[in-house]
Amino acid sequence: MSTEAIIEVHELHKDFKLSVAKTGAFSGIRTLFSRDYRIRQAVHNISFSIQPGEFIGYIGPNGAGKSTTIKMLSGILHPTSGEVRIQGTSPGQHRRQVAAQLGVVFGQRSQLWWDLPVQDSYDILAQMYSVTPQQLRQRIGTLNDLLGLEEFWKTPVRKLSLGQRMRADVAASLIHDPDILFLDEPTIGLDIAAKRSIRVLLRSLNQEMGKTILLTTHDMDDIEQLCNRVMVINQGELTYDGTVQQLRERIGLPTLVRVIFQGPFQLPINLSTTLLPFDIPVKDLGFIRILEVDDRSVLVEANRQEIKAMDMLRELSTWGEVDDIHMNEPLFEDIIHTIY
Ligand SMILES: Nc1ncnc2c1ncn2[C@@H]1O[C@H](COP(=O)(O)OP(=O)(O)OP(=O)(O)O)[C@@H](O)[C@H]1O
Repeated sequence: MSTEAIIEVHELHKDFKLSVAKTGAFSGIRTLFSRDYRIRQAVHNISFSIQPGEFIGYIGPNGAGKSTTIKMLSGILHPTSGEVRIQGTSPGQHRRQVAAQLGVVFGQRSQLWWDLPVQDSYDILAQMYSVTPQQLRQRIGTLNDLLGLEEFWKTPVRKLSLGQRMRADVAASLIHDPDILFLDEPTIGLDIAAKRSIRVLLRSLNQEMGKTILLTTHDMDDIEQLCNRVMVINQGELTYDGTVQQLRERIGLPTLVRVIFQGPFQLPINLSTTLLPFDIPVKDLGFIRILEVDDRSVLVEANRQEIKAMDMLRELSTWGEVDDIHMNEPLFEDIIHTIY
C-alpha cells in the first residue's frame, strides 16, 4: 500500500448472513433448534486509495453497497475480509483513534440531540472528543463564518428547518477538526437554495480547509459540481473509478443539436425516400444522425468524442446558411443511468 494515501481499501468484502424462515409443519419448532442461512454479498472485493484533499463522489443505485462501505471505513462494521487503513490505522482495531480523524454526516439522521439547543449539542460533542473550551470557541467562530450558525444557535434541533439542521450537522461533524469527512446524502430533501448553500460550504471545506471528502449521493448535480473523482458501485462491485469527464467520454452519450437555417436548406438525403433517423458520415470521424426535420430547422445528434463542434458546424453549414444552433450536452444523470 502506498504511503501518501489518506484512505486505503484493499479487497474489501462484506457478506451479511440472513436467517431464512423455514416453511412446513413444525417449522417454528425446528427453527428453534436449527436455522437455514442465506449469504447476501453487500460489498465484493473492492480496492481504492484516496489522496489527501480529494473530493470523491461515491455513487450507485439503492442497495449497491455504499453505506456498507462507509460503515466499514468508519469502523462501525467489520469487513468479512480485506483491509481498510485510515491514515495508516485500521478502524476495526482502533475505532476511537480513527473516529478522531473522521467527521460523518448522515443526511437522513441527525447526530444532534433533538430537544437541546444546537449550542448544547456542540458542548457535549466537544467533551466527547476532548476538545478544549478554547478550541471549541475558535472552531465555532470559523464554522459560524461558513455556516451562519448564530441564526439558530439557541434553537432546539427539532425546531430547525431541514436546511438549518443539515448546516448544524455538518458543523457538528467538524467540532473535533477531522481531516476526513464522510457525507451520506447531505443534500437530500433540500430545496434548490439550501442545496446550493450546502454545496458552497462543502466546496470551501475541501478547497479552503483542505478536508478530504467522500460524498455519497443520488443527486448527480452534487457530483458534477463538487467532485473531481467519482467511484461507482453496483451490486457490491466497483464498476468505475475516475474523473467525471472520463466517465462522460467512456459512456459517450450523444449531444443533441438543433440547427436553425436562415432560409431554404438542402439535406444530403432525399426525405421523400429516406426514413429518419438517418446517419450522415462525417469524414472518417463518425456520423451525424438526423432525427427530425421541419421547414426551418433540423434536429441532429452526434457523439462529441468522435466529432468536434467545429467539424459538426462545417458539415451542417454545407446544408444551408446557418442562423442559430442550440446544443444540449447529455445530462450526467442520463450517463449514470446507462451504467446502473
Ligand atoms: N445489516 C444488514 N443485514 C443484512 N443485509 C444488509 C444489512 N445492511 C445492508 N444490507 C444489504 O446489503 C446490500 C447493500 O446495502 P447498502 O445499505 O450498503 O446499500 P446502499 O448503496 O447504501 O443503498 P441506498 O442507496 O439505498 O442507501 C443491500 O442488499 C442491503 O439489503
